[in-house]
Amino acid sequence: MEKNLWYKNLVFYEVHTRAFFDSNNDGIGDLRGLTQKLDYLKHLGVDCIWLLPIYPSPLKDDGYDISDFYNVHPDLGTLDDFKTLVEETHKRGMRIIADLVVNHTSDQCAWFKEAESNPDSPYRDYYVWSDTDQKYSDARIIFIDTEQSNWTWNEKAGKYFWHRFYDCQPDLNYDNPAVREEMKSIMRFWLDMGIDGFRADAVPYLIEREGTNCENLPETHEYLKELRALIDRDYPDCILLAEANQWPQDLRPYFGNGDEFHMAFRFPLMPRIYKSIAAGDTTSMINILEKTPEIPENCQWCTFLRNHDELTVEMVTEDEREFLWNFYAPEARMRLNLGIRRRLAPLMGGDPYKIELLYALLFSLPGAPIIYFGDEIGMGDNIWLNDRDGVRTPMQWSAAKNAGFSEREDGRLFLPVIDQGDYRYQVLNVENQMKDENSLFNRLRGLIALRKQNDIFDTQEMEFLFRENKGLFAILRGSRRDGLICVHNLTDTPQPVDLSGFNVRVLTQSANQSSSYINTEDGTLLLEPYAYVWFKINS
Ligand SMILES: OC[C@H]1O[C@H](O[C@H]2O[C@H](CO)[C@@H](O)[C@H](O)[C@H]2O)[C@H](O)[C@@H](O)[C@@H]1O
Ligand SMILES: [Ca+2]
Repeated sequence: MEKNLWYKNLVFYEVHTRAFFDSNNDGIGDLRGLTQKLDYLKHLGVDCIWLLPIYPSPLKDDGYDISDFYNVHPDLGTLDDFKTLVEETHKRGMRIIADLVVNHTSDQCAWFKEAESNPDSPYRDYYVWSDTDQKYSDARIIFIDTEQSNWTWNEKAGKYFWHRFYDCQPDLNYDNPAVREEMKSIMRFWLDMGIDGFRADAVPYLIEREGTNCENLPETHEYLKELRALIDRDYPDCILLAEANQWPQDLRPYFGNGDEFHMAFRFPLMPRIYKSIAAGDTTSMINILEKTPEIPENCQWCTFLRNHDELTVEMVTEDEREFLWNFYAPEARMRLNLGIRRRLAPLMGGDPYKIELLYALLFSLPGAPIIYFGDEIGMGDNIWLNDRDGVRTPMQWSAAKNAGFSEREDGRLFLPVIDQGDYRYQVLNVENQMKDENSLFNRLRGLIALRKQNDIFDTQEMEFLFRENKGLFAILRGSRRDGLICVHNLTDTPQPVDLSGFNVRVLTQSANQSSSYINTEDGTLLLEPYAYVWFKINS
């Protein structure tokens, strides 16, 4: 593989530094703590770490409200700690990317403070102001549970300012050349410290135009291409990963002609994986995969099951949303905005076979998979915490005090550990799972290793098999001569799989597949409920 296409078959890991490991026992995870745990990530098979925002922030949106783009939040450490983290990550042969919050700042950012109080300041035009709150009325509200409008009145300025997220997150004005340059300086600042790229936050919303929904505008793509040009020119081994929660036809343009983003999260697929396993019917998942246009050769999808936000059900039909809500969020508290604030394991009813099945399915698909911290051990959630905090509780390292996350004596952590129920840290923790060869952690680790041994996963090639059986998700990766067949049963009943046309051997299978015996009479495999088998075709 060409040097600068390293991202095509990586395993990513999303880390919330604040929640990962506390090195100085103040109850808050930090950069030094994360550095101490790099060997753990290496052992799991992680290739690239994505850091949630680590910048100074009043934390009204857990760091996505940045008050200083050129520093590290004092809770998390210093710029030197950051440099050490990058160096230590690289020493272990891993990569690291950071969050780039392009769309907005905090209202506590010095730029906004100056902008609101001084009409003559160059920072005034860093933001989007109006005398009325009626402009751009076709733009939807994203945080519908808290925001009534995308405009908020600012007393000091005597004007409304524009914000697509919380009213403490004023949008930057990308019609201003100074803002366009500022974001490039921010990129250079962090890239010069050796990081391998950015996950770019909320990219569809950069520019507003009357009469549009202010998403995915041509002017926005034009600017994003400028950011890519900067990378290609000065940091050619680095990547940009797009967070654009959009329908396939609107998501595809973020790759441009291979000249915009290197990668994009595969948002349209994710909720449909959950729908498929709930309904025991893979139709919606297969349909969306088929509907998604091809992507350029130098680009790659980033596939995922969960992340730090609510499980978004924005980009599904109303019927699909109702189905997902009824199935996965029966209690009102589980819903947030247009989403579900729960982690993977509770969504799967704590069933380790279903969790492993979904990972196998994810790993079988084209794209580089990403694991959300804690999901590799099946951590639980706490829906009673504020906003999305319930899926961001401290990492459960061991049965020791504070889940081994922090030695803070009085137990006052940035968020409480999960210490009740099936997911309590006393039972569910890294230490226990590392000792058990059949744990979710070790099963996942095995799958990751296997994926890395097979170059076929670098490609986009995929053919659906056995489509007449809607309970199966079966794909051929590579050629019928020497490729792989990955078969997953998303139903609660055994499913026959007719392999008579193929000469195959088992590569791996789920722990609940009692045998992978193929009947020699008719070439049929009986796939157990929620089981999977991956085969290698004998060439
Ligand atoms: O910085 C503001 C937010 O940006 C990302 O938001 C995305 O998540 C939203 C759901 O929480 C989703 O509805 C939206 O389409 C996305 O842009 C970021 O991941 C959030 O944590 C952050 O609040
Ligand atoms: Ca700390």
